[in-house]
Amino acid sequence: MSSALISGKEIGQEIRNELAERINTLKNQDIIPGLAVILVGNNSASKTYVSNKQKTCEALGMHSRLLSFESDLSEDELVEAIHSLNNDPKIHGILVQLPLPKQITESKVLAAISPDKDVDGFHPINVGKMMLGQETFLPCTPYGVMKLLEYSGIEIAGKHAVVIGRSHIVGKPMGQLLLQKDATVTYAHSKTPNLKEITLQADILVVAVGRTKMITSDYVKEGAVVIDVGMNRDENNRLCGDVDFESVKDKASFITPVPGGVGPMTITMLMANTVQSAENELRQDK
Ligand SMILES: Nc1nc2c(c(=O)[nH]1)N[C@@H](CN(C=O)c1ccc(C(=O)N[C@@H](CCC(=O)O)C(=O)O)cc1)CN2
Repeated sequence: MSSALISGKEIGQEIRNELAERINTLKNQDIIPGLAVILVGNNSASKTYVSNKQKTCEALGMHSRLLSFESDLSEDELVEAIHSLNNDPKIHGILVQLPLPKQITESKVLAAISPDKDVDGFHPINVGKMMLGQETFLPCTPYGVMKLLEYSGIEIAGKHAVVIGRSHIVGKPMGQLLLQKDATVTYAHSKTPNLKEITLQADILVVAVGRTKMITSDYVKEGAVVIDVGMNRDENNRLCGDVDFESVKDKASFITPVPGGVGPMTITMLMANTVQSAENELRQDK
């Protein structure tokens, strides 16, 4: 079987076109959605992601602000910067680029962001709402995966979804979102024995382990949908995922590439959450 490619580049563009219309409607009511991105330190991948977020904001006609700090910034200074953004009427979304330097406790910083501006969906209140299936900002990567499945016409209800990975920002919310769409969900992770036995049962396999090309065709059931959230560098420093694309592509029914699959959706859904936040503010003002 040869698989259909799920392009995050194309689906992301389609969603951004829809967002452009919502942004225009907001502008007609004198609201420009504004995103503040906080970068601490010099991590080169983080710098690239932050710059791409700013470029995407600009392309959509949104307001973007970058707060860039040296890596020795204290936790208190960071929290103070967040408090000031919480009170800034031009800013509808606040994002702290992860990972943070070691002296800063991630959970403390994320909890300082106002839940109303938490466009990453990482605040404990928003995580709780997501778990309860209430309306809230969804974490951008799993939200993007759900959109890839939806726009590709892939049925979720009644399917067995296996999520490999249990991080707070991808694995855990990913399983929840699939469960809310009536999939039967199994979580697997680095301590799961007999991983292959489990992945071979998956109709939908989402891989977020951070290990280069770990999932080869012998882990995949014929006709499965394979979503690769991994972002690694191979021995030639080329970007690649957790899935061995060349071996899996002839077995899967649908597959995401790396690059060009899940990655571009992360930024698109961040824009969607920021636009949603601006619309929420408008609703509250009425
Ligand atoms: N506060 C957050 N920090 C981090 C998040 C997040 O969602 N919120 N996710 C990742 C990094 N990330 C966004 O921040 C991100 C990663 C990758 C991509 C992407 O578009 N990847 C491209 C390839 C890009 C390249 O060439 O390097 C692709 O897959 O096609 C976007 C966003 C950790 N931190």
